[in-house]
Amino acid sequence: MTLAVKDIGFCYGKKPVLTDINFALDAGRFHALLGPNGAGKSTLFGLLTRLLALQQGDILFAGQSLKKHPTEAMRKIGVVFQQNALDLDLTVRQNLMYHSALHGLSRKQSRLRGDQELERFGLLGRANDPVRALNGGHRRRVEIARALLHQPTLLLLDEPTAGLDIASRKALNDHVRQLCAVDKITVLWATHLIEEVSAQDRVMVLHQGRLLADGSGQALCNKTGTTSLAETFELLTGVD
Ligand SMILES: Nc1ncnc2c1ncn2[C@@H]1O[C@H](COP(=O)(O)OP(=O)(O)OP(=O)(O)O)[C@@H](O)[C@H]1O
Repeated sequence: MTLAVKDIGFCYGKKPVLTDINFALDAGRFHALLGPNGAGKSTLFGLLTRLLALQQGDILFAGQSLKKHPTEAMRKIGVVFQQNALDLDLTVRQNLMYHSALHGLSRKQSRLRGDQELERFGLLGRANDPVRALNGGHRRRVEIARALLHQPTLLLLDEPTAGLDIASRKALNDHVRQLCAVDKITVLWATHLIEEVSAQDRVMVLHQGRLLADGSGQALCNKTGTTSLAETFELLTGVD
């Protein structure tokens, strides 16, 4: 078992933005949290990462309440937020080493883990370059590498391809799918872009704060009698 969300509800002031959200992720699978702008994806991520305080319901990680055992749970979770958060003037390696140090790794371990992740993302050759010299797609790869330094079993990504061109978006999506396939990392990928989702993924459609559908992409098409996920999404949300 990985992450389970139970009866989550959330309001900003009096405005409800999440209502009755329930799901449990499958270990080692790619999950797409698919929803148009304003659906509530970032708010849900805020709750999963404890940036926002739970108002209603609970979040369980490996069966334990995030409210009661936050430290252990957060150790197993890696996060990539929507906004780029690397220091542009530090080198790629310095960014990673600083983050490893925050996780309590020694200098030697930090360098080792950073280089292992950079190699995985094809960026070891850029380790000594300032982040400013990298293109947007490579910066996002470094952010994912950074999120993996402490070897989490669950990776949360909130619209990680925002601002990237089509080729970079696809490359990043492919890289993260590799993490699932090879390393069995559980992934929750929030997006409003249907082309980032495949029929084999578990797809959770969020619209106006409610989970409208949850199942494999193929199963959702079958259930709604459509021939593509794009059609399913349009049918469910009215957004094309
Ligand atoms: N701090 C806030 N205060 C008040 N309302 C907010 C706040 N943050 C988000 N909202 C509102 O909550 C709703 C959900 O926003 P949220 O950012 O979670 O959606 P999203 O699916 O991540 O959309 P996007 O892809 O545009 O970021 C929206 O109507 C948004 O305007």
